[in-house]
Amino acid sequence: MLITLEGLDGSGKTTVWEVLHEEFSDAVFTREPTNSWYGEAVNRSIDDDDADSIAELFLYTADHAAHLSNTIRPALSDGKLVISDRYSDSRYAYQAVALDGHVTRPMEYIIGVHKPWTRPPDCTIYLDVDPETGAARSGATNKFEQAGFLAQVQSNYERLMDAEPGRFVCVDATRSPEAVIDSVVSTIERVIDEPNEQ
Ligand SMILES: Nc1ncnc2c1ncn2[C@@H]1O[C@H](COP(=O)(O)OP(=O)(O)OP(=O)(O)O)[C@@H](O)[C@H]1O
Ligand SMILES: Cc1cn([C@H]2C[C@H](O)[C@@H](COP(=O)(O)O)O2)c(=O)[nH]c1=O
Repeated sequence: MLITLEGLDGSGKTTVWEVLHEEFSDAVFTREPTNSWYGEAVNRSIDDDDADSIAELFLYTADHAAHLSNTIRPALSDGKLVISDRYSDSRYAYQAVALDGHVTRPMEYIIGVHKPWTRPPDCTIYLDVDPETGAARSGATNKFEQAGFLAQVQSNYERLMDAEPGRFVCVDATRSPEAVIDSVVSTIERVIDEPNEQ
């Protein structure tokens, strides 16, 4: 089973993901951008304010393809629970903003690029914070961590949740870290117990 954590920069995904290691010690923990050389290329692009948006989409997408073949599919074949800090929805939400004006209907375009070969998550936990909180918590250190940009990303995540309400679980991440972690842990326990209820 594949569970993904999504949300704006600063929503607390990494904080939760780290605690989940103790709660679900048999799971495979992974993230995008990955730690591979593909992920290093992505991180170079994140730090480049002048990076070409279409080139950046395909760097992220190449990293996702390698992530699937090297980590996700082998772990799922072994029957493992896989928990990923960011996954394909990050592309659908973030690069759809970055590609606005470059291609028509950018979110549909990006989903279309992934659809023939990706492996959709079984459940996606969305950590919900407002863009100002996300930007402030993240430190607003790169081009994505800006409240104006994150407001558009938030709208895209809301579109994705509206389109697939059965896959997403929205958690109020403006609460204390302990309260957020409790909600995420109980969501994962429920999804493991009742996989078809998602
Ligand atoms: N529920 C919370 N309340 C207040 N602060 C929090 C909460 N969760 C995390 N933080 C703090 O917010 C900052 C960002 O958290 P974290 O790195 O987990 O977010 P993230 O979603 O992984 O961000 P990014 O996508 O930018 O990597 C950290 O300083 C963390 O300690
Ligand atoms: C996977 C992915 C990420 N991003 C953005 C979101 C963040 O600003 C950075 C790096 O992610 P992190 O969780 O802060 O380490 O990249 C993106 O725009 N598109 C993606 O597919």
